[in-house]
Amino acid sequence: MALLHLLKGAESISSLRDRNAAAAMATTAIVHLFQPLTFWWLRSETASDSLLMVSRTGPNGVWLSNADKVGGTERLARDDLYQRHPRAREAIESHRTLHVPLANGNYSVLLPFFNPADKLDSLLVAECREPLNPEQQDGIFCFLHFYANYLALLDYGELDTLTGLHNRKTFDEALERLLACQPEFVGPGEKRSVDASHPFWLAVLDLDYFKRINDTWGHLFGDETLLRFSRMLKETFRHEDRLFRFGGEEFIVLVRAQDRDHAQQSFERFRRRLAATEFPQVGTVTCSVGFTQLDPARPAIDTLGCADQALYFAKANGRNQTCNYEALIAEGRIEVHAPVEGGSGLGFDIDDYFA
Ligand SMILES: Nc1nc2c(ncn2[C@@H]2O[C@H](COP(=O)(O)OP(=O)(O)OP(=O)(O)O)[C@@H](O)[C@H]2O)c(=O)[nH]1
Repeated sequence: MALLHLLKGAESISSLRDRNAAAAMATTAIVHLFQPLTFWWLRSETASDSLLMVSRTGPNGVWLSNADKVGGTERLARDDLYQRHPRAREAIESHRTLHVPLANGNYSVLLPFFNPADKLDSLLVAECREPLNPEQQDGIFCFLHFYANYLALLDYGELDTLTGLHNRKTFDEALERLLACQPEFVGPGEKRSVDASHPFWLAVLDLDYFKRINDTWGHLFGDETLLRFSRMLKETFRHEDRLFRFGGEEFIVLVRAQDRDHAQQSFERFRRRLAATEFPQVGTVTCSVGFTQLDPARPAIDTLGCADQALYFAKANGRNQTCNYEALIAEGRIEVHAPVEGGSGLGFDIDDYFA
């Protein structure tokens, strides 16, 4: 019966494109298989040594990390994990499931799962009344394997092949979700508190004189520059921030910040770091940034248009700077952005729009 439940979970997940819904479904299927008293599901991520807490039991039920919400994810540094579960290191290093007897008669189960390249994919940490039997362990391994393949397929359609950032196709969906900003939760009821008091900010970042890099050094160095730029984005912004390659040498960053100054500081931190970095062969690379506040009352297409208007101003006034749309309006330096008639989606080319 338990295996049938797993199969049903896999069937449901395979029809989904929403990662949060899939993670919720996967959590339910795994938990149903071995009925733990407490449960953590950690997944490793390529860009970080920390582990993403996909889901865990909390005081009010199961909590699900909400990867699509700014501020909705939880990560655990490996050192913290090893401090809280000293045998986790042994389980990972030996590639073995450990059942550690506890003083209360239960077992602490540490189940690592590795991908075909022998890299840690997931670690389950659970307290159970009984050790897992071989059938349960095999069921979990098969399911985690299926889930990893499913995520890889999603990535293939949603990630930019050069930089690994989210591609433009996923951007409008993410923006619509942030504008709607409905917290999503699973399980019997625990709510993760999302700090709704901090607004979202959308920045468009565009490399300066990128054509010159291609023309001088060739497209391979151009591509390498885009790759390094993207890596720096990932390193500089927080895990919760959302990064997209919008197209060509244009990128979008969505952050949550308490006010305009804090948002400006986060974009400026990146811009300054970029300008201070020597790229191999190419030398100094700079970017211009235009940003605006996300306003649920403003259609997504206009939000993007406002940020791009600020970017356009930054480009026309010296480049290598960060400009805020609302500040430029208040200072009378640009006109109020004219809303796009009938435009609710984002199916337009940002460069054509401002040509
Ligand atoms: N190597 C490489 N070049 C790209 C890619 N996508 C777009 N480009 C190039 O990026 C360049 C963008 O040039 P422009 O739009 O003129 O902008 P710019 O030279 O950065 O000038 P400003 O934005 O005004 O500072 C074009 O030469 C494109 O061919 C890519 O994936 N790889």
